[in-house]
Amino acid sequence: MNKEKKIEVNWDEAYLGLEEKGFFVIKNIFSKHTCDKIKNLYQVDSYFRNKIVMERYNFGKGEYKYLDYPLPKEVEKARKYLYEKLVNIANVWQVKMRKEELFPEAYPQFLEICHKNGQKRPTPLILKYKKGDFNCLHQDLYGDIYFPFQVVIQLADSINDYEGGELVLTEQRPRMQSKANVISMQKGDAIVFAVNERPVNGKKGSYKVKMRHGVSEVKDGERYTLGIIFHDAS
Ligand SMILES: O=C(O)CCC(=O)C(=O)O
Ligand SMILES: [Fe+2]
Repeated sequence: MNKEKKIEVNWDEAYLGLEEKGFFVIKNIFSKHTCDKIKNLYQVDSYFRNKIVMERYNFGKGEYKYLDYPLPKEVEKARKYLYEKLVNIANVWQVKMRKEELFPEAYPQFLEICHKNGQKRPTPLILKYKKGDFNCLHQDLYGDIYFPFQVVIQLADSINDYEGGELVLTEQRPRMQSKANVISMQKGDAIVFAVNERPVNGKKGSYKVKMRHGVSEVKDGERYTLGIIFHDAS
């Protein structure tokens, strides 16, 4: 995380954003230096367990690599810090969505639950998009156990490094047409958003809205992001 200046996250504002819209942008969670460092890891195969060429699976166009354990220390630190800030609101969501299981306060305990249930493979990933690449709308569920939030951190500069390539979040509302949010972020910014469903307060209590995310076509240049998913994969 940003060492040059302490990260200032207004968590009350963040919780409100998650409640109202299902997402929240954190400015400058990584310094430019950390973004470059993580981006440059992409070339070093020993950090990764797997590479996916998106076109092969009709996931879109572009590629990504799943990091292996042990994770780079900045990623490990951010994953734990963010989980432990988000766990309370995650549990509020669980109750609102009438789900029985609640998440433990400490991140190592959550990982232990994933691992005991056969979800042992690390899910943080680095994605690389070139001109013409895109990521189809999807969800990142990797087994029965999933934390309701995930994070994407921008590693490239949206002014100097690439054009297009906006993050798109859609929500499928019951008996209504889907709504889209298009988010542009600067290098070092993070977005927290709902992995699957989010509760919305209605007149007769809360109802569930299904969210998906993707990336619009990159028109020029190269776009890199770091995805932090909290549950591991089976
Ligand atoms: O590149 C992006 O902005 C989206 C990445 C993504 O789909 C993910 O991290 O799960
Ligand atoms: Fe994703």
